[in-house]
Amino acid sequence: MSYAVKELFKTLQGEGAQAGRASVFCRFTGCNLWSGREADRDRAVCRFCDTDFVGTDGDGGGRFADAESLAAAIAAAWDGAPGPRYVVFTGGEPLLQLDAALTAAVRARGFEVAVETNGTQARPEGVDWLCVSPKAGAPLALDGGDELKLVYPQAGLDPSEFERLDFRHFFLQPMDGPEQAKNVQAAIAYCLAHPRWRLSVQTHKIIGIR
Ligand SMILES: C[S@@+](CC[C@H](N)C(=O)[O-])C[C@H]1O[C@@H](n2cnc3c(N)ncnc32)[C@H](O)[C@@H]1O
Ligand SMILES: Nc1nc2[nH]cc(C(=O)O)c2c(=O)[nH]1
Ligand code: SF4
Ligand SMILES: [Mg+2]
Repeated sequence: MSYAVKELFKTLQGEGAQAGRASVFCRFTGCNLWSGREADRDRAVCRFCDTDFVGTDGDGGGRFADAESLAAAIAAAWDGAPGPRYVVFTGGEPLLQLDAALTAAVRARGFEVAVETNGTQARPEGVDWLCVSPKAGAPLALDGGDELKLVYPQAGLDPSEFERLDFRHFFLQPMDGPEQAKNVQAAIAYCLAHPRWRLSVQTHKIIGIR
C-alpha cells in the first residue's frame, strides 16, 4: 500500500497525557469528516479543524510507495537522537491509511507508535498509544483506548456520554477558534465540577512550536 503524507516533522507532543514528549509527527493527507477546503467547512461533519491536511506539499511530505520507505523517512526525521523513539500518526484522519505493515516497519526501527484519531475507523495492529477525539455527528467505532480527548464544547456532545468507555485518561481540550477564551473558561469549569476529567491545553500553540 502507498501512503500520502502532508508533512513529517519532529517536535514535542503538545496535547494530552504525553504532552512534552519528543515525537516525530507524521501527518497523513485527507479526512473522512471534512474535505479540508475552506469552501466546504460550513457543511462538513467536523467544522472546527485547526489543521491543513490537504495535499503532500508540507515539510517532509510526499507520496511514499510502501511502508519501508515511509518508515525510513520517519527514522531520518528522528535525527539519530538516542533514547526512546516515539512517532505520532495524525492527519487528517490517520486510520484511513495507517496499517499493520507501517506500524511493524516503524516498530522495527525502535519506535513506539501513537495515533490521534477521530474514532470512526478500526484500530490497526501495533498501536501503543491510542488517542481518540470524538466528533459530534460522527459514529464512534472505538470503545476504548489510552486517552479520550474531547474538544469542548461541541453542540450535542455531553462529556458524560463517554465515561462508560474504556479509557485510561479523559481530557477536555478547549476548542480553538474565535471563541477560544470562552471555551477555556467553560472547560476549566467542567473539570472543576467533574474531577474525572482533566484539562488538555494545546501547549505547542502557547510556546510557539508546531
Ligand atoms: C487535527 S486532528 C487530526 C487527528 C484526527 N482527525 C482527530 O480529529 O482526532 C488532531 C487533534 O486536534 C484536535 N483539534 C482539531 N481542531 C481543534 C481545535 N480547533 N481546537 C482544539 N483541538 C482541535 C482534534 O480533536 C484532535 O484531537
Ligand atoms: N506539537 C503538536 N502536538 C500535537 N498533538 C496533536 C497534534 C495534531 O495535530 O494531531 C499536534 C500538533 O500539530 N503539534
Ligand atoms: S476529524 Fe480531525 S482532521 Fe478531520 S476535520 Fe476533524 S479535527 Fe480535522
Ligand atoms: Mg495539531
